[in-house]
Amino acid sequence: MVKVAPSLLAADFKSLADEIHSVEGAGADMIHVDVMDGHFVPNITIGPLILEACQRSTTLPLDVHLMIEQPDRYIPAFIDSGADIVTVHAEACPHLHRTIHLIKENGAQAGVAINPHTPVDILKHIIKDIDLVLLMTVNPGFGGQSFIHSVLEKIEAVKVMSENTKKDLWIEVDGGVDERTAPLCTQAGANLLVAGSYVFKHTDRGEAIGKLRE
Ligand SMILES: O=C(CO)[C@@H](O)[C@H](O)COP(=O)(O)O
Ligand SMILES: [Co+2]
Repeated sequence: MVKVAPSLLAADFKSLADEIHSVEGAGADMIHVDVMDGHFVPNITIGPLILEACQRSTTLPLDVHLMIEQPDRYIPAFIDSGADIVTVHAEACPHLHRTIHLIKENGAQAGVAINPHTPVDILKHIIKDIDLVLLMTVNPGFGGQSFIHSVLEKIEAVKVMSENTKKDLWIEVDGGVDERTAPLCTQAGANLLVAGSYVFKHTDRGEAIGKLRE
């Protein structure tokens, strides 16, 4: 069953609670929260304070995507503020095994994200320890970018790795996901779709989420 996680980056932050209620009512399975630090990526977004306000606005799981350097410094704070899944970038973690176990020790599910150019081989010795692989289908930092089709073969490769080692793995795709690219991702093996612009800019958010899930 494919799940859909709308990315708050495309929401109207003036009315964040209303935006969260809107996608919750429209059938979202999780809320995807993009955390950016102005170092790992050029943009700056959300900290634990805003995450905590999101948690008070929904009963859906919060899927927190950390696009930050030295994430170990902030992982406990994000989990205290309501993160159910914490995903770190392999490119930002020299001690990835330690970081993953820090997430788990603090009581959240652990994910590893990789950029479009990063080979999936980097996951080989960590896949058994994690709950989720996030394949970036755009370069991280901004919403509203075009889907990078060359990532499809990486989704297929992670699906094979999952079948061989970790059958209940979330295979999440993030960036440029819409009604045209979602079927390509799910056919390749993705089971969790992040969509920001497509869901939040759609006139009927329920229809948008339904089309992605199809
Ligand atoms: O992590 C990111 C961007 O770095 C994503 O979560 C985007 O927020 C997805 O936005 P769309 O491409 O769907 O508009
Ligand atoms: Co994201």
